[in-house]
Amino acid sequence: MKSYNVDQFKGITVAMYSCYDEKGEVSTEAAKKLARHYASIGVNGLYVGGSSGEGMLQSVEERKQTLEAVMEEVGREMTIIAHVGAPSTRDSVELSKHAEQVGAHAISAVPSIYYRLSPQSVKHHWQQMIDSTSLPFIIYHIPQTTGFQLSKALLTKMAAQDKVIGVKISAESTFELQQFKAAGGEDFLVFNGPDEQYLAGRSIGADGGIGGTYGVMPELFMKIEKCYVEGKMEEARSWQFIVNDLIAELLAFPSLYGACKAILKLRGLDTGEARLPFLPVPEADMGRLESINKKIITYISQAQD
Ligand SMILES: CC(=O)N[C@@H]([C@@H](O)[C@H](O)[C@H](O)CO)[C@@H](O)CC(=O)C(=O)O
Repeated sequence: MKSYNVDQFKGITVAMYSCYDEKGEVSTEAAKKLARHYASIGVNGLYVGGSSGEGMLQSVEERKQTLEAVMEEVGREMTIIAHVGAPSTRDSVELSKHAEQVGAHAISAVPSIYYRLSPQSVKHHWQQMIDSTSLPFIIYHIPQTTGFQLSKALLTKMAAQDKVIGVKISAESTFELQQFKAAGGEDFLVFNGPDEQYLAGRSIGADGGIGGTYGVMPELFMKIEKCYVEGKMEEARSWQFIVNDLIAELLAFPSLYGACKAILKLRGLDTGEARLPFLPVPEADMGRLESINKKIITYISQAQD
């Protein structure tokens, strides 16, 4: 049994989008406003500085500022997971210590990126972060971007440590998800990463999900979760299908992050543009984006009926 309260991490965790001002600088004001919005609709947790949060495109200082803003605003109401992974172990450890100082509930990290690393190097990289704080640690497995294929053997070794409470799996294999859950044991948390497979992931063993597109429609993922918990599988499935059609439309823009941030802006939650190389929504596509936004809003109100 893990000595940490793992239940607080279950359910829906929004992978928060980056928050910038009109000049492209980190905006703590926008981060607070966005975090407050999620708290006000009952989202369980936030994942800060991950893929959707563009942590890899930000300096260590910018990442600290964002996390501090989120902690100040909602740290006492929501479960906050700080993504601290960076290419260098040194920066990752600095971010880990900072996350503990400001009161984050857990840290999480991808393997170091760019270099092709041995499993021993990745293990050592993660271990330095784990040993630098008393916070629980969540592995972030996203091989399509990092190039690192986490093996069941390494996962099992990592999960044997009390501090390693879970893995966020953004790979699309639900088989792998199930195998990692079995390897980690009952109180080892597995988070579904591909939002398109939330229900599939839950059905095969995930304890909850961490996702980027949740950010523009958390209510719909909360609805799927509710239906699933209540055993209403047909209803859960029809909501997942609705969500998937919306995601397919969002994925058709030059950048998913750019499209989601533009939707937030339409709703008065201005988080600035995604940082380059992610492209903004072309002016010519704004009409299409507005109609997707309207569709999402309609579904949200239906989900709440
Ligand atoms: C590659 C990527 O960004 N994957 C997303 C998904 O939420 C993804 O945006 C969604 O499933 C749409 O394909 C998450 O798994 C990543 C995530 O939660 C994060 O932002 O850290």
